[in-house]
Amino acid sequence: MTDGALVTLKDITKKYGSRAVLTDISLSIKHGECILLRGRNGSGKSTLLRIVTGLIPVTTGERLLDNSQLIIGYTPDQLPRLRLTSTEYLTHMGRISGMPAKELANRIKALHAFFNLEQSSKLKMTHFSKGMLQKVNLMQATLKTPNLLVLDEPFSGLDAESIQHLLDSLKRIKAEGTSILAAVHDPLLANQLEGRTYWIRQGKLIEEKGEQPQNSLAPHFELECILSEEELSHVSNQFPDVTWITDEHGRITFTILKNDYRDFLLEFINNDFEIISLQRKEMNA
Ligand SMILES: Nc1ncnc2c1ncn2[C@@H]1O[C@H](COP(=O)(O)OP(=O)(O)OP(=O)(O)O)[C@@H](O)[C@H]1O
Repeated sequence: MTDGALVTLKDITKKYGSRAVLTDISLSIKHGECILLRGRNGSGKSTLLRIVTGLIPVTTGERLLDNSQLIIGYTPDQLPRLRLTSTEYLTHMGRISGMPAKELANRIKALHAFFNLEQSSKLKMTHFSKGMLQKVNLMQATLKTPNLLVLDEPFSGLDAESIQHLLDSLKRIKAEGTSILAAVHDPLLANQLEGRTYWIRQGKLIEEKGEQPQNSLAPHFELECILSEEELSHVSNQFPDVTWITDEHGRITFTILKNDYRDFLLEFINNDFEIISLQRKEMNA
């Protein structure tokens, strides 16, 4: 019935109120595979991840599991800075999931070593950097070695060093046989995880086909600016493949692939939108 897949979604539709965010989505996640989810802001990536984890119900369609013992680890897009040490937080989470005390303590120690956080295990998370918090987020999701790890924007807000470390950690987790489903904003990071890529466009799930291998090293651009809601909506409607994040000061950073670069810049110039910075990004494999 599930074709050997860990999780199978069949003709899923998800509505919030009367508004359909996802329509007729079918997807199967097999043992050991990595699936990357892309799409513009608000396209429904987090919604789909939560459906896969079983955190929210579907409106119509079916979510089938390979077996009832399946362990799914989930990292939401942000972990709050709690007034707990990472050990205290992970102990709390492990107890909730029913792990025996000794096994839990050993696992927490091993995870601190795996993620290179041994030095900080007694520090309150209020003092943690974003990168350290993101690691704790992953540690929480891997307390019980998961069959499937579901990640919501795991690299968001991290500096280059933390990104590289997290990438290495994810590659190791993947090599140990855990399947990964991740919403990844940055196209180059998505390429580094080497998986099947799907886009959510207008509520539909579309598999990316025929990606040229040399594109994995192609540059992309990050453009930082401040736009009104109306301007942002105008730009995002024109360029459906361009994604963006907004920081706490309202600054918007767009990620633009080479194909869109020229037209995107012309749109900015023609509309007299103000650019704060523009950077060419490239990442070595
Ligand atoms: N609980 C909810 N109730 C009502 N609407 C919701 C709810 N959660 C999400 N939405 C709406 O559903 C749409 C998809 O949201 P979702 O968070 O899944 O998108 P996303 O692709 O993850 O966005 P982003 O890249 O900005 O994180 C958005 O328009 C959002 O406002």
